[in-house]
Amino acid sequence: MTTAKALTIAGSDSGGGAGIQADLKTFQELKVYGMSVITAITAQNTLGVDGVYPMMLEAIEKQLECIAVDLQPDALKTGMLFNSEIIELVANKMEQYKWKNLVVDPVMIAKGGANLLQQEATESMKRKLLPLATVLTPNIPEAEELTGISIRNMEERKEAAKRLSAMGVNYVIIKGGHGDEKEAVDLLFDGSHFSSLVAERIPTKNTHGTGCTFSAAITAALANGYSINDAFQLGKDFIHQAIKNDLHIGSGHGPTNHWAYQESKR
Ligand SMILES: Nc1ncnc2c1ncn2[C@@H]1O[C@H](COP(=O)(O)OP(=O)(O)OP(=O)(O)O)[C@@H](O)[C@H]1O
Ligand SMILES: Cc1ncc(COP(=O)(O)O)c(N)n1
Repeated sequence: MTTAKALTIAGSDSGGGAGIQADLKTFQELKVYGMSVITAITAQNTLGVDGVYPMMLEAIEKQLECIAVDLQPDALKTGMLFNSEIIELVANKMEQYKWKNLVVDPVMIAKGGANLLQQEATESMKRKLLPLATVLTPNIPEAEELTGISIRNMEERKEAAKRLSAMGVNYVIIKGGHGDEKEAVDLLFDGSHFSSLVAERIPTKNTHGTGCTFSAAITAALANGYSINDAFQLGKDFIHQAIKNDLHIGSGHGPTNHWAYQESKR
């Protein structure tokens, strides 16, 4: 029985709630062997981001090469990529290695407001990375930035999903955490049909790293051979338990509970 392997290509969150730390915790909880390529170091906690230090391109390239020669991922995700140079390096390496099952979480702004993607990098992400993505998981502000349309209702979410699909993404999931509905509604578009997953919106400020955790759970599911619909369901279930079972850590936007899903299965 082979062990599924998943790779996260993302930033480091010293606070442990988002970035590669959230991704590796999620992979582990879903019994997938997790590996990481660090794109940037951030000094952050639940109150916000105090420093962003992008890695040298050579350091990112070497990390990717070491994975490619020995540890082929069954699925992988991108999180914080920060600038065009890093996006283009990652996209070029993805094409060279022919890695499949890429989940792109288009991280742009941290919950506390810090920029995690330089404004000029949006075009590189659209042109170079989105065509390689199996799944794209924007939140509503990220979908607005990538499509240039404002999203105030479900119809506009559907229009944004169609436009993102037309950029070459196989499956688009527009997350509903930033929505104003009574429930947290996530919308999946497969290029022709829409489906959605709905859960109670939990009244909490402790949602640091929810998008990272959600996309990491989907990545782990794809690494384990799940269909996109089953991976979407697993991601939703995982993050819902993670938010619902609050750890009350830190005095700002606290992290989610990465072991809650497995505990809920017992
Ligand atoms: N308060 C909440 N209650 C229930 N589910 C939530 C809540 N907030 C977010 N979610 C769910 O969490 C997942 C991530 O969505 P969200 O919109 O928070 O992503 P995000 O903004 O990219 O997260 P982050 O930027 O913190 O990484 C989605 O499945 C969403 O429905
Ligand atoms: C390294 C890193 N990657 C992603 C996020 C987004 O998480 P959030 O939107 O919850 O701040 C973050 N804060 N830090």
